[in-house]
Amino acid sequence: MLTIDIEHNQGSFDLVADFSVGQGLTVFFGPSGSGKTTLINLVAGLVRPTKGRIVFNDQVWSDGATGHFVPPHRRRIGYVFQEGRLFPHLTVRQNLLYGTRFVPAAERTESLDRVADLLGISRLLTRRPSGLSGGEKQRVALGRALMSNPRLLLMDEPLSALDVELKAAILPDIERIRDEVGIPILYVSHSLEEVARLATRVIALFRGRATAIGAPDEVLDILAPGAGVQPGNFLHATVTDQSAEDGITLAESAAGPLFLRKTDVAVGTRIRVFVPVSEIVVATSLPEGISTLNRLHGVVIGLREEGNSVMVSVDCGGEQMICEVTRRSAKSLGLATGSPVHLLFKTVSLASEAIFRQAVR
Ligand SMILES: Nc1ncnc2c1ncn2[C@@H]1O[C@H](COP(=O)(O)OP(=O)(O)OP(=O)(O)O)[C@@H](O)[C@H]1O
Repeated sequence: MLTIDIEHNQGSFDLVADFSVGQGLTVFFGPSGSGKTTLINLVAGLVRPTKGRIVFNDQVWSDGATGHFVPPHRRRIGYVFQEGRLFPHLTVRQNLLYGTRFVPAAERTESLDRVADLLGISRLLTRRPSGLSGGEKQRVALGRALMSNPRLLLMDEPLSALDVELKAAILPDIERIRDEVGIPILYVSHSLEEVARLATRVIALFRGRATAIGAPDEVLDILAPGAGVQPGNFLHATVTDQSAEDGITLAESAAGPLFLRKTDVAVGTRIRVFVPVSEIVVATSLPEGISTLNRLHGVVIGLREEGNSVMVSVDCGGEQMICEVTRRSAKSLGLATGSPVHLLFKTVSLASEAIFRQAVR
């Protein structure tokens, strides 16, 4: 458990944070300049907080009142930056082994073979960083962090320098680290897709304040208006079938069946799917002859005007969905609390790479 209760001042920027996080992957999410990297650096010990305490598993890392401060290399933290920052003159094997330098021999439980295997980099061990792709470099950086037997892993926008394909290839590695290595991960991102796919919990930062902490669905609901975040709904479901012929993954949610683009998620896996508000069509009767596969049935439980739009809350078998329609549509459909409605959204409008997959134990 990591407990942070600090105030930190740097120039004209003040950061105030007071929260605790445990196992799983915690995303620090917020706009540029909100203090995400500062917070990570405070945890890493690269920056000393002006006031307050940082405590990890009963070990005080930093205490402004007493001046007690554990230096970064004694915190046993793995740190992965935006660009790998590998040593160019060392091979991949040597870069990985470099991670072990502050770990006492008796405490080295991580083996090079296991880490290389986990990240699929065994065939790269004799290569030097200059001959690696961006994604491979990031995998080696992840491996080096793991080789330090970290008690906590910090990742500062580790995927932001990668293109879409490389990103998609490395996301499963991060999932495996989250689920198999079992150490808490603090992860900085402003990508909603990464939050949707990876986050166990989210801490929202805004102008140096941690404004919300919780599961992504709770936090992003609070954040959506005005935070530059695409508002949307998280639907929880279980994968029930894979149709190779139709190129579709089927899942069952409390709101009804979901049709997703074909993914590699195993049948039986619990998933969380992000459905952007802008992708949902509200209908009072089911239209005939249209291609839209996802058709949830629900009842309007609330309407809220927002500019020229009306945000419609719909209860679909216990899953609450928010949809956005124009004031004109809300009027012409006669939407009111209690109205039965159908919510339609296309399979192709759901980003399959942003689906959170719960670890199967
Ligand atoms: N060493 C420093 N001295 C003074 N101000 C700083 C220093 N480092 C960062 N800042 C300021 O602190 C604020 C928070 O910066 P930080 O890098 O933590 O934000 P961030 O949320 O990580 O942003 P981004 O997403 O752009 O990386 C910014 O206003 C930044 O200009």
